[in-house]
Amino acid sequence: MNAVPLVALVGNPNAGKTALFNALTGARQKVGNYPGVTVERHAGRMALDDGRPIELVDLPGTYSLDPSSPDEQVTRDVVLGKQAGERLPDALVVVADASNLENHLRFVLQLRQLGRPMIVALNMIDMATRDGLTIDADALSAALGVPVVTTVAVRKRGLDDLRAALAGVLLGSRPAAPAEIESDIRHFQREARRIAADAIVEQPGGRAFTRGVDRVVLHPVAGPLILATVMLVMFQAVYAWSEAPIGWIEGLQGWLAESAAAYLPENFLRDLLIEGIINGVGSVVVFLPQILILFFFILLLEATGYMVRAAFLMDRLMSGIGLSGRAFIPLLSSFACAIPGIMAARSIDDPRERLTTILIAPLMTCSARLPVYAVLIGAFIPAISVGPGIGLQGLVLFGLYVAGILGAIAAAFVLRMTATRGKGGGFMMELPRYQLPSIRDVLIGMWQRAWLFLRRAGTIIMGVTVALWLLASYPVAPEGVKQSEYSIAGRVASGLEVVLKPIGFNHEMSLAVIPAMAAREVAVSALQTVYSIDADADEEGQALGAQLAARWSLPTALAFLAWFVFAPQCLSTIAVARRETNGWKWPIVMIVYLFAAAYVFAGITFWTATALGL
Ligand SMILES: Nc1nc2c(ncn2[C@@H]2O[C@H](COP(=O)(O)OP(=O)(O)OP(=O)(O)O)[C@@H](O)[C@H]2O)c(=O)[nH]1
Ligand SMILES: [Mg+2]
Repeated sequence: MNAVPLVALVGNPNAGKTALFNALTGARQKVGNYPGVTVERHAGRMALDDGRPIELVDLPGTYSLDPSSPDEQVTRDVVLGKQAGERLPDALVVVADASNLENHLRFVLQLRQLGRPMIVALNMIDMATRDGLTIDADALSAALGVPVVTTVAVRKRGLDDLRAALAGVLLGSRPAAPAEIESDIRHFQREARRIAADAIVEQPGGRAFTRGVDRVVLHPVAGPLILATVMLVMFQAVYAWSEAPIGWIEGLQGWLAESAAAYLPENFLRDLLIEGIINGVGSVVVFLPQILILFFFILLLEATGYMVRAAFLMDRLMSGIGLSGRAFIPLLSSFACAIPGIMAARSIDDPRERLTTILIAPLMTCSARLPVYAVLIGAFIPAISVGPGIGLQGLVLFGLYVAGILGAIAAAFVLRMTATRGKGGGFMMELPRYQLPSIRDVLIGMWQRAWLFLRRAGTIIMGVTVALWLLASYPVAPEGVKQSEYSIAGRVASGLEVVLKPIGFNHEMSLAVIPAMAAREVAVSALQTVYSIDADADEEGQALGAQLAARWSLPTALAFLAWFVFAPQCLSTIAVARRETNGWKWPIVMIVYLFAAAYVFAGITFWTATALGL
């Protein structure tokens, strides 16, 4: 064999394929305790014990070779060698959850019919043991006619055996292809039950813990209360825990700006460095602690298995608007960023429901909005307590998230009545066992988010901010004229201001929303940059929040917040929506309805707040 052998990881959702992939290749693909984490193929390199390289592909989980959703289609095509530009895998590693053997065996049996070299990785054997389940792997191997290796992917256990077994099957032993091809799912069901019963040596009640917890967490009254409490705690923590680290970053930023001012000669570069980069980009980076706290919670929810329960609780509510709880997970991941959220919609089988989910995903409050919200809340909402442990700032932040969700519900409702009319699918999702989150995984997840955010700050946010600084600094205004109005950027903003003035936007806001199309956070750095450029000597170095509080009225600030709840201020999201819907039609629908909603709601907010005399 010349080419590097290709091995594919397949199996039911949430079996631990990606965990195994990461353990074998050293990759850091996303792992989570809910079905549908992986929605596209990922390839990596691993080596057998004799050093021979292998190309390993991780695939989306699927229950059978009859795909019902776009992500499952990928798996089927790769396994059957029908994927364009990809070889037929030389061997399959079928990952099965040992504590859910009967269900997972069905797919193993269907795959065995292909007559391809394969091994079964009986994963999560630790969980099976915890449940008091004992499985005879040799008996299972004999019954299936393929090698069976027990593994604990998250603890890297069983990998040596797996590599040895893989070396064996790659050398040529393959399962005897059955005489007749079965396609009746009930046949697999019966076979799976029989083989599982033979292989399981001991099986007590099992899953007692998970069932006990679920009795409370899924309770019709207690369940939603718990969910609301979890969310509230999360938003309180974003404020309560971030104060000190934000102070450190601000301290560092101030020190950098002062040092640059003290040591660099007064020229163009010094202004660019201080006003554009240190203050501009710094005004965004300051929010790193809050973003990390938010992700800490999201990662915990994903890893423990609570996420799917939340989806389950939301299902009834969502079916009212023609979506199932299935859509909840892509929507929840959109809290991080709409891009993975829109991609996660691949796990939804009903095409109309999937499209609806894609179209409303940008309404979920992504982490790029957090800096915008946080700076305005910090400037305009007093940090007072409104109840035991409940601060007003956290409550307002929670309210903005809720506003996005309500907007999404309304949009889904309208879409399901019109453009994507149709019946919603039912909620069919396995409830995974509760797991203790691995601290390492949570830390890696947070590190990845931090890195992603800082990279964004150092590239796109910095690039756009510097470009804006240039456009806002030139041509130099004559004495007595405001630089931010005289400059190129200022003149463009004046044009836009005509449209935005009725909803309470001022000149700086009009100036900030254009570059913020590249990335929402730029709205913050743009405002900071404009104020730095215009600053009098006594305002120089003032924090952005203080400047906003001094210059904007409360209705104006609220209108800006309302705008950011709805406005599709993100080119990458639009690009991904185009890719996922294969055309421009739906992204354009998305842009139009979101901008219209942003305009209308910012206007309503402004006029209501003004009428109330705020
Ligand atoms: N206790 C235990 N947990 C595991 C093991 N392998 C994976 N997990 C956990 O099981 C969950 C699912 O793991 P993933 O690797 O994301 O599963 P997957 O098969 O890739 O799932 P999809 O991508 O959704 O198809 C995660 O919470 C993992 O941490 C294991 O051997 N033991
Ligand atoms: Mg996966």
